[in-house]
Amino acid sequence: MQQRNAFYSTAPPDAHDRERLENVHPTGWRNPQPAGRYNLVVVGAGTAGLVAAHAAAALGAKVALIERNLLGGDCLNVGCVPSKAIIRTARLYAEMRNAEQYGAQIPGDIRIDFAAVMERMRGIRARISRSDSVHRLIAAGVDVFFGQAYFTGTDTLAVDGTKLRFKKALIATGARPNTTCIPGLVEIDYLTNENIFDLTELPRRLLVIGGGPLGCELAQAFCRFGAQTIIAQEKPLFLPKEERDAAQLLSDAFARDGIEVRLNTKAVNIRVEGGQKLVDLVSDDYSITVAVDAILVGTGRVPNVDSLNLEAAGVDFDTITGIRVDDFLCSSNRRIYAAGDACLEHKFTHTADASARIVVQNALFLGRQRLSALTIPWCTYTDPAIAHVGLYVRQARERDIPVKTFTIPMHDVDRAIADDEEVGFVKIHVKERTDRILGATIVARHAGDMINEITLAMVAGIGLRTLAHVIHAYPTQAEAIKKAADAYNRTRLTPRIQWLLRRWLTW
Ligand SMILES: Cc1cc2nc3c(=O)[nH]c(=O)nc-3n(C[C@H](O)[C@H](O)[C@H](O)COP(=O)(O)OP(=O)(O)OC[C@H]3O[C@@H](n4cnc5c(N)ncnc54)[C@H](O)[C@@H]3O)c2cc1C
Ligand SMILES: NC(=O)c1ccc[n+]([C@@H]2O[C@H](COP(=O)([O-])OP(=O)(O)OC[C@H]3O[C@@H](n4cnc5c(N)ncnc54)[C@H](O)[C@@H]3O)[C@@H](O)[C@H]2O)c1
Repeated sequence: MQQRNAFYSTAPPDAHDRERLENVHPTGWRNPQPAGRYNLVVVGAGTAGLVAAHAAAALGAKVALIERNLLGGDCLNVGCVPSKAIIRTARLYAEMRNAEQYGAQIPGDIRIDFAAVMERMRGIRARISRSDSVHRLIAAGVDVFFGQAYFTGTDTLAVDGTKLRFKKALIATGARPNTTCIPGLVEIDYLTNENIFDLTELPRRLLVIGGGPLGCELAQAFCRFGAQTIIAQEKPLFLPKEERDAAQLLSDAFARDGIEVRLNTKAVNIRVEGGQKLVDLVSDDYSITVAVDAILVGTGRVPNVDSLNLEAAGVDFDTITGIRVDDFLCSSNRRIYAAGDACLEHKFTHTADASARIVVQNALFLGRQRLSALTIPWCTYTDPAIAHVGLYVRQARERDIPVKTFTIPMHDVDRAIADDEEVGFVKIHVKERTDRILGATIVARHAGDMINEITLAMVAGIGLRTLAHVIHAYPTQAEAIKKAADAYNRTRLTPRIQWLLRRWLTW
């Protein structure tokens, strides 16, 4: 029963949302007549589907794209774009409150206009929706169908009573919030990423369940807007995949923000009493009941594999991991591929994009591109942000790869000091006795931008030794990467080389 409640706008869409909807699902849309057998039919028009449809059409393929809801999928409508837009405003409020730290005056009365925050977000979303629009697809020569798609055979599917025939198909149906894990949840009003961006009023007391990227980013933003925020994470640390010291810095930052941090804590039951939501939280050493006005559920995703009638197409799937694909992203039906959240472990927009490009090459042009060949970075846009690429130390050890790590704390980086953004570090792992970069973790205000340099180095086979020769503009926080590379270079100064240098300098 995830429905609208008192917090939501009941008003019709504002001008921003009207612009977005006109781009991503125009009113009065009529599906075209199918144009014979398509080279590629794409199901789902999130990032993966849009990228595949545009790329295939640009290369001359006859393409149909089917979307049951909004073009742009999660990222544009209820994911990356709205979350990053509100995070920016949340950071501004945090900085205003800390103005004195920067030698500035705290503005007298910091009043948070939550409705204005959300309106700005809707404006940004509307603007970005232009690049995902139906008009761009039509201009690219893609046949766009709105409606629920389902397979009717191994090379046919149907939408809105119309049959489409294909040579190749791509399942890019994404994922949705996992809301099955907490007893009582489905009987009450609750928030997920699918409705939280519709809020027009700030909940006074918010419980965020789940300490993955979604829970962490939005808990911090809503706390900074002034909601009394509790975050309950069942694991001992936030972002459990990340390195422990990175996750610890995040816990500390949350506590500084005033978030009530509850680690090792599971939400086990939810009910409504006296108009408030009561949630039982259980940890190893206590159990309590908290009363809140709103609950945001960020407990992971489940792939959209139901309602596709995959059995008729002979496509194997798993309700937890999604469409079963090989390393070439091909399913058990050789005509049908999958990309993005519908099949991938790493559910990010950039992996949806990269996997869609692999499918276009492999499905239409006899390509042999492998998913496993991708080097995938990611970043959680908290403050500080936590970004990672490549192997973690524990993974390298599991593979018997000897690791040496070079760590530069951000408090040793001039620009981080000048910006008062000293929390964090750059940590680069290399294979011992070589400069080959195995992976890196960056905790910094701009970690998401900084990680791209390491990803580039890894993809291009550039070692840490070469990064030491790359001139980094001064002062930038990315200089931390150069400092780590310099630290690596200093290890090359063996006692023998030092002795030789001393001898040389005796003149
Ligand atoms: C709050 C939030 C913040 C995020 N922030 C980031 C971030 O900062 N960076 C990042 O990289 N990633 C982020 N992500 C993840 C990112 O949004 C997803 O990984 C990405 O959108 C996946 O794209 P996709 O194309 O695979 O699926 P989706 O975007 O989910 O698109 C799938 C589409 O398929 C349609 N569909 C499903 N079934 C059918 C059917 N049977 N017929 C027709 N259409 C169908 C759906 O309506 C949907 O539009 C975030 C996610 C959330 C929830
Ligand atoms: N910056 C980004 O790239 C970004 C931001 C937001 C979301 N996303 C994507 O969206 C997806 C969803 O993110 P997510 O954070 O929901 O999923 P997630 O699976 O990463 O994290 C969910 C967390 O919830 C915890 N949990 C589960 N049940 C619980 C319970 N009953 N009580 C307390 N804790 C519980 C789990 O331990 C887990 O750590 C992810 O795939 C992520 O990649 C990405």
